[in-house]
Amino acid sequence: MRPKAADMQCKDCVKVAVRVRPFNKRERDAGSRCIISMATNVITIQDPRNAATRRSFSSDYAYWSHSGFTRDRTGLFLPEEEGGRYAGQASVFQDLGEGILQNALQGYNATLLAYGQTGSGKSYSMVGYGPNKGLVPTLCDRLFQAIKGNQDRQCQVFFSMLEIYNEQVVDLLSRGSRAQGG
Ligand SMILES: Nc1ncnc2c1ncn2[C@@H]1O[C@H](COP(=O)(O)OP(=O)(O)OP(=O)(O)O)[C@@H](O)[C@H]1O
Repeated sequence: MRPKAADMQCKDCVKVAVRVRPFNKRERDAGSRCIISMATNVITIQDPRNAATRRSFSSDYAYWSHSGFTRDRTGLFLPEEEGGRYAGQASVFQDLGEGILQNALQGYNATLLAYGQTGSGKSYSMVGYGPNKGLVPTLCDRLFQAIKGNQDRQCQVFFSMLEIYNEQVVDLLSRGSRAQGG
């Protein structure tokens, strides 16, 4: 049965999300100051040399993962306090992954695109590290669980994962095609 557009999870079907990661060691050692602030989905960048210069923009989702977190014994990042503003992998999945999953189960194609400079947190959000599983493995787990739980239906899954680095396209699922760096 062909899926109908009206059955899709969202009307405009393109969602843009911004995530602010914690400082890395180099940034902490340099005594860096965070120049980003967020109020719901409005993100403001403040020029640290000029208090009067700030730029604001909005996106569909804005995730504050810069501070307000703790790690449990397994290494899982959690909000420091219940209801805290820190956005962990689960809340990102809830907003961005869940709709893709439901659409995929109805036969719709979906694309997840991460954009940002080196070290900005693309791999963390897409794939994750250790117990902090990112969007792709969580989506795959849930997709294959759902397929397993519905044996009446025959499903075919097509999946590709590409990286564009220095204007070169790398197939991340092909052994030996890994680009240098990135
Ligand atoms: N939301 C986050 N919470 C905690 N740590 C994070 C988060 N996002 C990124 N990090 C940490 O920041 C570092 C850089 O992140 P990551 O490797 O995802 O960057 P990247 O954009 O994929 O970099 P590259 O383009 O060089 O591959 C990693 O050590 C990662 O664990």
